[in-house]
Amino acid sequence: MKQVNFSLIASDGMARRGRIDTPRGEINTPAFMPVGTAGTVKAMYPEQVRETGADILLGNTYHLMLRPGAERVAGLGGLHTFMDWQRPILTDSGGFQVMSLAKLRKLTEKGVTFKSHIDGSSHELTPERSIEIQTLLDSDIIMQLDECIALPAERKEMERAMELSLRWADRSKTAFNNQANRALFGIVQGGDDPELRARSAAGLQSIGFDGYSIGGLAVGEPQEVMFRVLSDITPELPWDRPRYLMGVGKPDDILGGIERGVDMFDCVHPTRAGRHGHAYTRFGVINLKNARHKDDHRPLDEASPNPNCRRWSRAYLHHLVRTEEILGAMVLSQINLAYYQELTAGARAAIEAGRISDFAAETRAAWAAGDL
Ligand SMILES: CO[C@@H]1O[C@H](CNc2nc3cc4c(=O)[nH]c(N)nc4cc3[nH]2)[C@H]2OC(C)(C)O[C@@H]12
Repeated sequence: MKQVNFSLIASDGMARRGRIDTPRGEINTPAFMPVGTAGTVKAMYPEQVRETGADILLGNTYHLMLRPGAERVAGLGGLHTFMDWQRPILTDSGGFQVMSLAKLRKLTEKGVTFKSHIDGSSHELTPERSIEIQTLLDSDIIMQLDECIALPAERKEMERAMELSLRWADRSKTAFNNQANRALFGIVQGGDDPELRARSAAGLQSIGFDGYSIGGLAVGEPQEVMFRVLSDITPELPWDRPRYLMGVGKPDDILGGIERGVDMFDCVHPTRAGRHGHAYTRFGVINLKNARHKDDHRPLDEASPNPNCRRWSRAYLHHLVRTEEILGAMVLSQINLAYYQELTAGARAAIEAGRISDFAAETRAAWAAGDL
């Protein structure tokens, strides 16, 4: 009996409010999933990540297979025990990071061999090995191995990578062996070509997956290209399975993705931007590195539900950023992750109330009016 199940609670246009029940707890969608690349959401205690409202976080197969190693994590009780996060974890299959981070890599029908960016050691990633690694990590939602190519690309290149990814989808599904306690997602490829995307979506559905990721985006294309691909593809995906847009994004990318039928998002942006002094608020993003803040005694946002937005002056946050104090990275990571959860929680409530378009308009108006 499958122990990971998606329920659609409400919809408003293409936008959906759902819930994924898993053995380690529920995931309310639309969901933003903080990225815990090497088994930690940088600068955050796991309980702080939970307090921001996150139901699920991401672990990164590529990083963890290199260091400390999948078998080692399994020997230590799996990733949840290792990092002491007892709620759901989603892991990527590793292919994307191999192509974007590894040195020297060779792609064949069998899989991809590459040299570690850490110590140059050689590794092979195949659909079968990727499923094995994610199972060793004891991940709750795992990904097929696929080939993600950057945009813009030639159509024949997009077709080749999409067809390889479909063959790897089939091998991933076989290797997954219908494990009941975790979910396996297929990944839609096809670049920015609607016909290739439709073929990928149809091919994945004929294999059958617990959820459908939309890959091959947030790879340098303009936002309108991403939105067009989303508008084309979500109607082709089953309504009773989650859709996960990989690697996205900034708040306006996420809001646009929700309006186009996406249920799950992940991105390094809120934590990475926090470490670089950028704070996300209801009024848009504020660069606290800027000297204009050095005498500003106002809090970041005195009406925010997040105490960290009310507690300190902008001058102090500016000081922490300028001096590269560790507390700066901690506070701004928490502020940004909490804002992303505020945004998705607001969207869930708006969809339930049938007012997602009003919510989107109000949210965009506040971003535009920002008196930052
Ligand atoms: C905009 O931030 C940079 O871009 C990456 C996020 N954009 C992204 N698009 C993705 C596509 C896929 C895919 O097609 N397949 C699989 N399996 N996983 C994927 C993961 C993805 N993530 C971040 O990743 C790094 C940290 C490399 O830079 C960030």
